[in-house]
Amino acid sequence: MTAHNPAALVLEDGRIFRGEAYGETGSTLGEVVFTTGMTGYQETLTDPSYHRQIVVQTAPQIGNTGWNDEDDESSRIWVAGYAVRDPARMPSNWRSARSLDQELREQGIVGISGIDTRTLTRHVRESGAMRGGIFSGAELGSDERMLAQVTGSAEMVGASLAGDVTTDGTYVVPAIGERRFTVAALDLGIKSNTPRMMAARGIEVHVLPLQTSFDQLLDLAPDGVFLSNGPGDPATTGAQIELTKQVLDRGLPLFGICFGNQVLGRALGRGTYKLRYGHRGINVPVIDAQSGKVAITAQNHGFAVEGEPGERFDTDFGRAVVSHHCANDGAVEGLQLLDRPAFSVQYHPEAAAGPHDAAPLFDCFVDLMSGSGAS
Ligand SMILES: NC(=O)CC[C@H](N)C(=O)O
Repeated sequence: MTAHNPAALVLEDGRIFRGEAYGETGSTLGEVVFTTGMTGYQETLTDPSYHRQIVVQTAPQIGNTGWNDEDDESSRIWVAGYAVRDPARMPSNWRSARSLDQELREQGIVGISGIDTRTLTRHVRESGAMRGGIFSGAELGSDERMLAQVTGSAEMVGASLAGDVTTDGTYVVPAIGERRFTVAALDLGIKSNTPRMMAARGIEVHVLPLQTSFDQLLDLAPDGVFLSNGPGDPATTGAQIELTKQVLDRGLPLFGICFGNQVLGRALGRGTYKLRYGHRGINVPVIDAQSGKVAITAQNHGFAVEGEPGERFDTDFGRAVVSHHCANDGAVEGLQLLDRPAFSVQYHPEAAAGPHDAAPLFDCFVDLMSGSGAS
């Protein structure tokens, strides 16, 4: 088949994949990463943690169930660009309101289809996540010109992006049924299902902008504090690390997810580093160091906290442990303080999309707030 609207995905190492324009025609730049989820493309596209990333779907057919009005994880699509193999020509699902292609165009998301996503994924797996660009229409220039744009674009290391995705003002997600607890949730790029999972457990969730001060947080008299997922390099979250230290100092129950795990790790004096290609998918096995049990988890991260499986270490806030690690590569997947009511995981217990193995972590947070937690 000859492409009628040709497009190119250009990697910073000079490799070029040629296909067809998908979604908006134009150009876009970002870090090229792959996700292995076989379902849940709508949740992936609307996850704020993918801000500034060109997402490659390893699942070959994308768009089969169209786009619905229920599954968004935030108010818009956040990916910088979208690369797929074989887009659906005719979506079919009882909830579908329009096609994925139409939604991408409406939201101005530049994509590419018809490329060999398997080869691209293997290349990124071996060479690491790297900067790239998608070019089509008038933006499809000479290889040299496109490559110059890619190599001139911003790196993910050092990128401070949570400010782009955080809420403008505080909003409240009410508890379902009787309100048992109030939680202050710092929005670094929160997904909609996270407050929902808390609300279902009798938690009233106050979702707060990134720059919230400790005093503003205390004004809510929260029973616990939550640190959300989010885009960018955790090394850039200085203010949130300080806030976390104040929360720990006060002894308030604390729970962090993904970016929140990295913020807690840094507050505990650990470094963070960039993984070669990250963990993105909905079937990542994680080992609980204490019980040895494996959970199959939803993940989306490119950075990780330094540490060894099961490692115990001392912090300014007492003893801590690397509570969980990845069965694939041993990367830190969870932290727990032993002398304070605080813990975090690198994966996504809200699991939208994904398996529900980790949902009980929200119950652990409830236990910490009711004073019956393990810490
Ligand atoms: N989903 C997240 O919270 C991602 C955290 C961080 N931006 C990373 O890439 O590791």
